[in-house]
Amino acid sequence: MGNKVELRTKAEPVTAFKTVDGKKRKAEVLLNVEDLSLSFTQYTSGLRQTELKVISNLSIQAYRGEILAVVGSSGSGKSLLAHSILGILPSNAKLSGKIEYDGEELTQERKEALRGKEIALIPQATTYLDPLMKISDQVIGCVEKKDKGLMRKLLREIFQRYNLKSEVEGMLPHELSGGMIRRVLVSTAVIRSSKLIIADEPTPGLDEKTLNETLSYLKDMADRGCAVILITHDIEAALKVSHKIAVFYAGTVLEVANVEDFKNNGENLRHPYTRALWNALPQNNFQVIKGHQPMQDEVFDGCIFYERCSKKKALCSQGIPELRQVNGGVVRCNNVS
Ligand SMILES: Nc1ncnc2c1ncn2[C@@H]1O[C@H](COP(=O)(O)OP(=O)(O)OP(=O)(O)O)[C@@H](O)[C@H]1O
Ligand code: NI
Repeated sequence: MGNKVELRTKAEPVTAFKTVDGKKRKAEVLLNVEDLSLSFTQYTSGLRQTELKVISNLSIQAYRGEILAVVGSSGSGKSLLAHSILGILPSNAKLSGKIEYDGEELTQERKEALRGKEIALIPQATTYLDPLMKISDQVIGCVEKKDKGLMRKLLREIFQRYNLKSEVEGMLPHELSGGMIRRVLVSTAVIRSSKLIIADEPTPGLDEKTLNETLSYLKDMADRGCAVILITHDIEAALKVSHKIAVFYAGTVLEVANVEDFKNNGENLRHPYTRALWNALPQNNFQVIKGHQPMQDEVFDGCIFYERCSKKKALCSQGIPELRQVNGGVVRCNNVS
């Protein structure tokens, strides 16, 4: 991007207060992503190298005991954020900025050590499991021989909780339905005491009952103290269970709003894009705004939402607005105070 603008959020508090059962409790940050940028090195004709920037100065926090929904149009960088946290980016990816987990920097080594254990992915594709390995072995993972018996007992208890019959333990993935596989993946996170759960589009194409069931598992994990990141296109689903909603646009965050801000006509929402998403929902008469998010190679010096914004001022074409804290949320917009 052109102008070099200071984009960091002001020193974020490590803790915030939330009200649980009428009492104020501390919600601790488990994951802190600050000023994350990601680009891919691409080779064009004549071995010319170009950098394709896909995430720019992105900052979010995931709190223990909370669900943070990440919404935004296709290509806005949601999955790449997940892959950056999990350390599964391709080799031509260049990552900069800060990712802290549990108060310490999340280095590539730490990502690899925690992946599938403390940090769990619940992916969209049900092909995530090994097709040739028995479910029970996959869920339990590598454990010492002496601990096997105990783990099997634990597995049985957890499977029961998620309505998976004991026969499932001996089955192969292709014998399970999509819903069962999702429950197996949730069980895996539970048995391995995962603390950060990243669910990437866990609900598309699900009927109402299965959708609610999947959401309730995520809520269950948050109630147990996990920090859950729910990546989804389905804002209505996100609003059912999430505490906060981060709105992504063209590789950055435009707003992180509390779920309560989505009440009524969305008058408490801060960013014009978040309001536009809200107005596009069925209950708000599908009022869609024109245009599309800028492509990665469209360079513009101003606010990335400039083209589509109904509130833009001259100032908005000069420099990217800072991400600021406003009324309990954060927003990247010049017109909000
Ligand atoms: N390996 C790659 N090389 C180059 N560009 C990539 C690569 N992987 C992803 N991208 C681009 O980065 C952008 C963000 O991709 P990402 O998968 O994070 O989007 P998303 O928000 O998860 O979208 P969706 O909602 O469709 O899943 C997209 O434009 C995508 O084309
Ligand atoms: Ni995605």
